[in-house]
Amino acid sequence: MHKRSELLTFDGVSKIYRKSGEPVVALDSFSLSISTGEIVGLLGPNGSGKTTCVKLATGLVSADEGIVSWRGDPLPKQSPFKHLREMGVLLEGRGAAYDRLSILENSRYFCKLRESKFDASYFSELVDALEIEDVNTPIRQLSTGNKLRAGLLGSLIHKPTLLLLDEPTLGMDIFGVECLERILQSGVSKGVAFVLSSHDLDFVERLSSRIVCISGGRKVFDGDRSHFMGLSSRYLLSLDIAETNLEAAREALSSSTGRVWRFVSASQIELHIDDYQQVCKILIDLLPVLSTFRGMELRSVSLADRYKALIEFQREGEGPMA
Ligand SMILES: Nc1ncnc2c1ncn2[C@@H]1O[C@H](COP(=O)(O)OP(=O)(O)OP(=O)(O)O)[C@@H](O)[C@H]1O
Repeated sequence: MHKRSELLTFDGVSKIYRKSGEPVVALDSFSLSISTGEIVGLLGPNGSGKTTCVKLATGLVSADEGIVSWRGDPLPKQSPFKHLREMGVLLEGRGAAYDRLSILENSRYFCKLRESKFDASYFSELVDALEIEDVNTPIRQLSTGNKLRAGLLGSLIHKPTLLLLDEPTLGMDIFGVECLERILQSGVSKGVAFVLSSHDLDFVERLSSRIVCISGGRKVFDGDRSHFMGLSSRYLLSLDIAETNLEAAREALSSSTGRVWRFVSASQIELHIDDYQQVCKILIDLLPVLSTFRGMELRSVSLADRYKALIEFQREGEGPMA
């Protein structure tokens, strides 16, 4: 196993934009540290500050307060782009590729820009890994998913140590997503770090070892994925009920199981359950009335469920959970 070293750090960073003369706090006293060999899922609702993080890390915007550092050195105000030789970026599902150039021409150009030697065999390796069929067509003539593959190749070609991938699966088909997963898994085994800023929560759940959650520009969770997944119950039982008096049905269910069920839609009611033993007990209690429901689903709670609960908790005015 490689020895971890710190790559990117945000220390008490705040970023305030101006919209029609009014201040917009995009990030508020935000601290984060990314080390080699980890895949970090950066989650947050629309407008919570994720893209701003990526822009600050790449020197596209500068912090109003706090310090952004690369390998322990604050990004210099005059030339904040030097570290990009070691960083690959995909911003808002797009690479920085030039539309009129082909994938091959873009790759050569980006290597030159980052003062890195173009490695033809590594280029072929990436073309195969991303299942790219044509490297000579101008980017503008490619389909959306293939443009994204081109952007990913462009962000990888100079062999970066950290990749910031903002919406890396946007418009990508399932085969492309699988290619990307293999690339991430192979990269992380060699010590490369990845930050996945994405609304594709299944993708984040499958790959991330750590979850960072932002809400309203503030960090509300930072920890192992297993910790994040363990924040609340493990199972979700939902029933499709055909009752005309739904509230009465809910009360009957609550009294027969001793639990508080909640409505998720006009005819669906659900219950969070902590562990498998409790699931068994509740199902036994429900057995006599089970056939009166229109349907039943029992599933494990997903990262999307946890994330939704955390953000709702924040919106109700609570503080950070971890
Ligand atoms: N150039 C800008 N000028 C003014 N306000 C901005 C600018 N860029 C971002 N903002 C505001 O800053 C806040 C954070 O935006 P940001 O793009 O970082 O969010 P995000 O988490 O990436 O959102 P999304 O999930 O929708 O991509 C939002 O309120 C946004 O409107």
